[in-house]
Amino acid sequence: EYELVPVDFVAGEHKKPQHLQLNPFGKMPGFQDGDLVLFESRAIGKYIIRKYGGTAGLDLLGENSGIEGSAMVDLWTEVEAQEYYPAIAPVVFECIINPFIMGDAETNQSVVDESLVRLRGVLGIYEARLEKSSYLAGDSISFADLNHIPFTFYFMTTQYASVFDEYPKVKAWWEAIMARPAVQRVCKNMPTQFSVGMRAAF
Ligand SMILES: N[C@@H](CCC(=O)N[C@@H](CS)C(=O)NCC(=O)O)C(=O)O
Repeated sequence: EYELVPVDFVAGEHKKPQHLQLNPFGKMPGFQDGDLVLFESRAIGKYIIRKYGGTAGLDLLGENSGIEGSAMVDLWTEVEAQEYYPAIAPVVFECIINPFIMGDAETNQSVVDESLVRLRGVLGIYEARLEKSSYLAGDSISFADLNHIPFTFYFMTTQYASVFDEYPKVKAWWEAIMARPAVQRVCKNMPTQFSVGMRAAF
């Protein structure tokens, strides 16, 4: 059980003292569990798996596969943070987040084009990896795969979604992730229709 607390991004609530107590960098997200306060989404995710993930029957951090198994999860978790996210996020920011937050912000097409070149490079490496295993860290889903969900989900709502069609193994991997009932439950809470009118209600 958890409670999602909305933070009004458009009004800059993420820079105000109440949110800074959760995340001193004034960014989203912030997280609280009893007296424990965390920020950085991947650290939050790991904590939730370690504390509450034991009943799901999954080995998301690869800890049942020895040090080598955990190392593969760590490796692909780093790849997501250091290579994948910086390539895909600018497209999502330019096409969805900035226009939503700033109302009439124009898409900076050169940022999008440069990011798509970078993303294609990353996806080529993923394609080679996913020819060898069903998921990034091995043959079962892991924390590394799950970290790809938020930005890939939103990227797939942009006009550039077809980039993934160029990488059949990556496309199949993404579809397998999205087919999971737990992923569908989470994504149901992720709006895909953004409009200026919605900003007031967000
Ligand atoms: N590495 C951080 C990134 C946090 C981050 O950049 N959050 C963005 C939203 S996706 C944000 O709050 N940006 C507002 C700002 O930088 O002022 C994490 O994964 O939690």
